[in-house]
Amino acid sequence: MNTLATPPLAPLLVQLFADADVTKAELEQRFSPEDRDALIGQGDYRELYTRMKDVHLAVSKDTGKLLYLLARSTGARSIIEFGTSFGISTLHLAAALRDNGCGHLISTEFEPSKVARARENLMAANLSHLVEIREGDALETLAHDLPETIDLVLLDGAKPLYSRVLTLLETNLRAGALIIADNADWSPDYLAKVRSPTGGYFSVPFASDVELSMKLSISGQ
Ligand SMILES: C[S@@+](CC[C@H](N)C(=O)[O-])C[C@H]1O[C@@H](n2cnc3c(N)ncnc32)[C@H](O)[C@@H]1O
Repeated sequence: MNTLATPPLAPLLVQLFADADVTKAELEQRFSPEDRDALIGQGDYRELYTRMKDVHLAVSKDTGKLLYLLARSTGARSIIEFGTSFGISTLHLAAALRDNGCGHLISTEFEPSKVARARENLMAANLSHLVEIREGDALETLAHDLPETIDLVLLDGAKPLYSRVLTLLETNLRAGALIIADNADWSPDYLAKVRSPTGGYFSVPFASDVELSMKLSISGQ
């Protein structure tokens, strides 16, 4: 048995994904072309996400399982997440840390009401001791006090910032570290960076709109 498949986390995730389906359906009805532009970088993403503070915008169920699987199979102990929202992806990653024996996850979110909800969910799942949520803009919260070594990164915040956030973390990524970027098709400069043959990553598009990348060693292996 694993933490993901047992109470209290299993029933909590069923409830959270059901809630996420409801808020997603509501969002689709009021999502304008301007909102899409903001998401891909031609508008005010901060204003957009503030307007969407009641929407989960969560990873899919399969992507959640993929996060757990990748963190388990690599024995990750040190994880960074950009974009906490209500904590659905955070719960999957924290479950993997727990099942790996221990570890630390730093997640960041600029919407205070979402930070509060994510903390409640982590408490309910008995996983809060593994997670530090830094409230504020990732460009500031992830610019200091990072773990010496990072094993795994989830990028799931504002798409135009993926490349800049990865740059903040870059020197602390161990060779072989995994970077999972959700909805990466909305971040062309990020894709150019991780797919460049000389960029220091090995990268592949994976599942539905996920880019899975691995940090190479200095020698390029
Ligand atoms: C797609 S949602 C994250 C969903 C979450 N990973 C999950 O699966 O439940 C993106 C979140 O990132 C937050 N966000 C966007 N840009 C941010 C930034 N620059 N700094 C901190 N949080 C940000 C938004 O408020 C939003 O809650």
